Amino acid sequence: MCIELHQLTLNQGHRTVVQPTDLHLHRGEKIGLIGPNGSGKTTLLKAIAGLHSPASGRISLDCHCLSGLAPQDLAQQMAILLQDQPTDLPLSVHDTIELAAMARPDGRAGPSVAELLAIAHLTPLAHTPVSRLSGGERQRVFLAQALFQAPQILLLDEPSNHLDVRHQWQLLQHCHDTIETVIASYHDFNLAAALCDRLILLVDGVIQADGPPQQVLTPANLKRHFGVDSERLSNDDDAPHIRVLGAVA
Ligand SMILES: Nc1ncnc2c1ncn2[C@@H]1O[C@H](COP(=O)(O)OP(=O)(O)OP(=O)(O)O)[C@@H](O)[C@H]1O
Repeated sequence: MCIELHQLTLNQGHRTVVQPTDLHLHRGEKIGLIGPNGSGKTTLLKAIAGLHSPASGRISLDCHCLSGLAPQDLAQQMAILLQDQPTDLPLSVHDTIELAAMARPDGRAGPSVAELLAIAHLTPLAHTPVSRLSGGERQRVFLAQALFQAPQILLLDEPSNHLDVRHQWQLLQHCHDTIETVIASYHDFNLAAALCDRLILLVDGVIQADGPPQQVLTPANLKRHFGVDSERLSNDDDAPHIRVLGAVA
């Protein structure tokens, strides 16, 4: 499986927010999308999920043009966790997770609702309406729902939102360990470096860097594109640890 972007251009209203982009995303990769606010990460993730139509260019999945795939066929391959989840769902935690059964291909092995409730530490809340949960608890429900879909490709838009530090590391590590291909946007450089083998730095809709974390998370890139001074606390080739010293004066 391979996702290919061919001269993909994405608009929001009349404004182009992702400039013509070519990109190959391969089976098995754990990809982190990083970039300042408004750089186009959400728009790009939604386009890959078939939720945002290209202004021009195209996206293909295993050589099939995404726009030609039926929504249910797409849902059988990928799940997406969006930033804005409904807060007023009249469903219980258990039933919200189970909703994803509709998108899970018949016969595909995957975790049970009970297993996911345990993994996300939601078992005591199984029968609580989602509308009565805290922001972090709700985020765990929708992560569990995406995992229940048992997708080959998992798209996550700022999945660490609202999660306490334990759940950021434990649940996101679980996603990266159990799903074949993960493409996720992150604002936390160290989480992205630890979880991903490839980082794509998007700035004003243009890819400015693409490679292993140690190549992308350089003090020069962080200064130029995020406006912060930083230093590396370790030179671990797999997962550089970044200390942000402050905003550039
Ligand atoms: N519904 C919309 N209508 C008009 N413009 C929009 C809409 N959604 C997003 N935009 C604009 O598109 C640009 C890209 O937004 P996008 O949400 O993709 O960025 P992002 O990198 O995910 O940002 P963040 O890190 O803040 O979540 C921004 O300038 C934003 O203001």
